[in-house]
Amino acid sequence: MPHSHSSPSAMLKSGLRRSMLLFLITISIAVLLVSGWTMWSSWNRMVEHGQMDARNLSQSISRQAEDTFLQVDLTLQDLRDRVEINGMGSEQKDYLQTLLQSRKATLPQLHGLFIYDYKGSWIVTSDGKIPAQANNADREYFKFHQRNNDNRVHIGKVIRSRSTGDLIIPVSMRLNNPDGSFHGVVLGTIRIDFFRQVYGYYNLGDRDTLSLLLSDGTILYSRPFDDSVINRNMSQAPLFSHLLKAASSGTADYRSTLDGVERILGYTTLKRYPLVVVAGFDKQELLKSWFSDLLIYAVLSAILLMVICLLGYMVMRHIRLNLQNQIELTQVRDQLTAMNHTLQSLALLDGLTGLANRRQFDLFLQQQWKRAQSLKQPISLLMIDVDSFKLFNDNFGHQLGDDCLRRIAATLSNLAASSEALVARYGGEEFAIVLTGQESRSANTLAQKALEAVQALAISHPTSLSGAGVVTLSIGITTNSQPAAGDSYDGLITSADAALYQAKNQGRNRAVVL
Ligand SMILES: Nc1nc2c(ncn2[C@@H]2O[C@H](COP(=O)(O)OP(=O)(O)OP(=O)(O)O)[C@@H](O)[C@H]2O)c(=O)[nH]1
Repeated sequence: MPHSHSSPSAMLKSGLRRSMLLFLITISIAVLLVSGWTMWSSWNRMVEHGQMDARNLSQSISRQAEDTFLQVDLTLQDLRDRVEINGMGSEQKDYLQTLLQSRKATLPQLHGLFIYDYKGSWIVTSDGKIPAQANNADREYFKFHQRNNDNRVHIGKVIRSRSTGDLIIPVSMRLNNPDGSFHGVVLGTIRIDFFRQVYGYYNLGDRDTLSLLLSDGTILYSRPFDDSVINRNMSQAPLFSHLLKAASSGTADYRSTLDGVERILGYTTLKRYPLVVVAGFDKQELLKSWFSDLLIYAVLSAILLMVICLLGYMVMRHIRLNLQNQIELTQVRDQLTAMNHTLQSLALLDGLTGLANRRQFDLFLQQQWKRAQSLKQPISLLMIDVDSFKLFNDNFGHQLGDDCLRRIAATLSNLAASSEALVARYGGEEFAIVLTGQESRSANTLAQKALEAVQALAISHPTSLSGAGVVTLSIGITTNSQPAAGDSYDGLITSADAALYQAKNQGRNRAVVL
């Protein structure tokens, strides 16, 4: 129905739909925000844990590195003290060799122990072999001790052993003559393979790193990279360019210059030695494990969102159907009411004249009779009959007969309009007027007016037995000035009929009161 778009129900419907939609959008945004916030904070927690783990790991391997170098340091100190007391002449060589051999055997990190004289010549080695013409005066550590009268241990960059070809870290100490002049060097070499092995024990991801560096940024060993990164200088990396200048240990988060992988780093500087250890966790791997942890949560959130939307859709559908039903019911009700009105009027009105029909007349008379009884008021009835109407029909035909009845009906209706009266078509060419609350005089007056008004219509009727030449009425009047309780109104009708009969008999076109 076109008017339903602007009806209150339709407005209510669109209002409800809008509220429901707003509710759904709000809930969806809330679920997304809560999920987003939860995921974001869980990622931050994951990164924090990663940083803590990296730092703890770097501290743990720094202690291990410290122990590794301290053991070699103490061994070298002991050897230095013995050489400085007993010298390294040919009579000492056997003793020193045995000593070096047994010391090496106790320390798994050691590749070898060596003693060189002030010219760099090999004096004693832990494995007893001395290559012909061997001279280590060209080594960086030898030159260092030659130049620096310092009794502390020196840790050099990674070199390849001249005795075995292995990659080694040289740890060395200067030997002095009693006068303090340079006497030679005692050297302990640590196998890179030792760190490879130790760092291999840690259960780490493929791209997680563990690195040992000199504090000038030189890589000594770094897993999982191959040996080509050894001795590479990292002094330009943020760790050495500023982080280590600010604190001896900490965490950082940056992209490696070695392989471009972003890592969470934990770093620690060793207390006794110029060394730095770094543990790095692959951030992408962390992201993956965070994501797999959160996957179930994300799936559940998505399901929750879908369920909310589905429920919302169902509720909206329900509301729509409900309102649709209501609208349809209202329409049906309106139609029924309209039909009832039509039926009612059809049931109570006369189709030809539009006056009250016989049924309404009966109902009205019954009702007014009771009212008059209880209020002790007068009630009058006028029975009206068109004179010689059969002849009128015979002369002019039924259609004009109908017109005539309609005009008489309209005239009677106009006359009664001012008084509390009901004008009805009693049947055929007979009319009736019920008049309540008025004396019989009023009924007579009304009857006289009706006689005059219909005659004044001047509807030609030359054959009428009234002799008026026009259509006239005969009226029977009766009035019951105070109907007694228990009386029936049938008496009123009988009496009015009798009066009408008399009016006809007395020559028509008149009113008779009984
Ligand atoms: N045109 C028309 N005629 C009607 C209608 N209802 C009744 N009549 C006619 O009214 C006439 C009534 O005739 P009668 O009852 O013999 O009485 P009358 O001819 O009026 O004679 P009196 O009553 O004695 O004056 C009949 O011929 C009916 O056919 C109607 O609705 N239309």
